[in-house]
Amino acid sequence: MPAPHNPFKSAIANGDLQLGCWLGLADPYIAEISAGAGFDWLLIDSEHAPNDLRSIVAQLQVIAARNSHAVVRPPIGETWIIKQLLDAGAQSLLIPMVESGEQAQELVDAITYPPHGVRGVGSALARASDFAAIGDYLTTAREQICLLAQVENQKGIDALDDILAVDGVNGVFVGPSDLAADMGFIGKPGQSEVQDAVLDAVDRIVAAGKAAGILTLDKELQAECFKRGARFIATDIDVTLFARGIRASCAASRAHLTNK
Ligand SMILES: O=C(O)C(=O)C[C@H](O)[C@@H](O)CO
Repeated sequence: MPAPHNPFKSAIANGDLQLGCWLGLADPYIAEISAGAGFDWLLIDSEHAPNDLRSIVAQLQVIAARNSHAVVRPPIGETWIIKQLLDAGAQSLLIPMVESGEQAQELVDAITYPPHGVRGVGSALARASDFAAIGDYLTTAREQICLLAQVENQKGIDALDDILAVDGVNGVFVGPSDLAADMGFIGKPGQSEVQDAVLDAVDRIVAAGKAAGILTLDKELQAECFKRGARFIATDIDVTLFARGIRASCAASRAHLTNK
């Protein structure tokens, strides 16, 4: 029996839109609710959210039971973290701060078993192999792993062609927030210079035949990126949805009861 099919990897390779939501509340309840909301993919963030391996596993488990696909972002693209996430059952990884072709190749090596890569062999213990129930996991897993590189500073933009040239990088995600900061516009991802850089990167990623992705709440930027061929587009953040919603609801209730 082979490793589970990765529908997200297939979809972005086919140029099908994959609509995503960022999960930063780091809770399986939120992951379960979000997985039933209709998103094609959910980003479990352990770079900017208080996720650890156990909380990531709990979210992987609930998402697996729904018709959505989990993409996991580690805090950094180090081999040992990637090994743990893959064994935990993550099949799609979004690696932050990729700045060179060499770094991208190291990431490909980290998701690949020897002799062509350096991923440690632990499938006998791993959720990824259904705890060794998937007999052909070791020889079929690599094909179902989706590696997404994040380009989100000037170094990454300058090295984008080298990153795109690395076989095994399935897609490149452009990070507007960090790119804005590195361009000198911290907190202003909507700055025209940043938007131009983002859209130019999307054009280059698409032209290279790789999947382009982004997270933005800006509806116009979402539409422009989709128009230019971006296909894994995260349009919502659970933290933002909840925080804005609960604050607005509280204010409305207080106004309603006190006529203010
Ligand atoms: O740089 C970006 O934009 C991203 O990588 C997404 C952010 O990390 C996310 O936390 C939203 O601001």
